[in-house]
Amino acid sequence: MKTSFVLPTGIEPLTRHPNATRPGQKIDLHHSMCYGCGADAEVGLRIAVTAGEGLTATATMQVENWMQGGPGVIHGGVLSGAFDEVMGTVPLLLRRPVVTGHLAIDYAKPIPLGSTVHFGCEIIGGIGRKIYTRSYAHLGDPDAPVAGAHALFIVIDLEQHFADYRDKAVHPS
Ligand SMILES: CCCCCCCC/C=C\CCCCCCCC(=O)SCCNC(=O)CCNC(=O)[C@H](O)C(C)(C)COP(=O)(O)OP(=O)(O)OC[C@H]1O[C@@H](n2cnc3c(N)ncnc32)[C@H](O)[C@@H]1OP(=O)(O)O
Repeated sequence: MKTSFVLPTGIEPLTRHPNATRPGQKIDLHHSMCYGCGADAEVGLRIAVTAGEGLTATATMQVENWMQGGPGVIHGGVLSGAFDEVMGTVPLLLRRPVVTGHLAIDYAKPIPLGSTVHFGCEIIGGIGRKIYTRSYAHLGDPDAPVAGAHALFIVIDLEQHFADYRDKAVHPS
């Protein structure tokens, strides 16, 4: 798939944390009000990410009518959010909390409403606090991707990063 995302030189391999979610199990360490994965979010993508071998994962998302952009197809921003969620979850296999620094999406085919989008994702490696990932999406045939993505995530200190915002957090009612 065509992309203009350029990986820097000097990326080093990273190692799965010994206590990481085991292959085949859902990576489930986030909160229930998250737009990307939360079951209690008022509006959300409700993406479930499953750990794979090594630093890989898979995920699925149902394309619902509210996600419409062009007539009958998913909005590009929704798909972008889905890639952000999937790729942002995989660094949990390193047991390192991250936020997105840079996200690049390659849209190859329209994705119809009513589809199930399947995602594959892997961590490419890292440089210091920077973690590079890639992902692709298909509608059932992994050899026929409909979109791809790359992202740079930055490792954060979770408490410090959200310290000024926690009083605005919403909780399940
Ligand atoms: C949604 C909630 C997420 C919660 C996470 C909880 C833990 C995980 C749990 C469960 C996972 C769930 C899955 C979530 C998935 C969704 C993730 C999102 O959507 S996150 C929201 C969007 N992203 C932001 O809001 C970041 C806003 N930006 C910032 O806060 C800062 O800019 C930050 C932390 C990214 C970097 O700031 P600095 O001051 O700590 O560090 P500096 O020095 O600026 O950057 C570090 C290195 O990264 C490079 N860098 C930073 N941004 C870059 C960019 N856009 N392009 C290229 N390089 C960049 C810099 O050049 C620097 O590189 P050199 O070390 O000098 O080599």
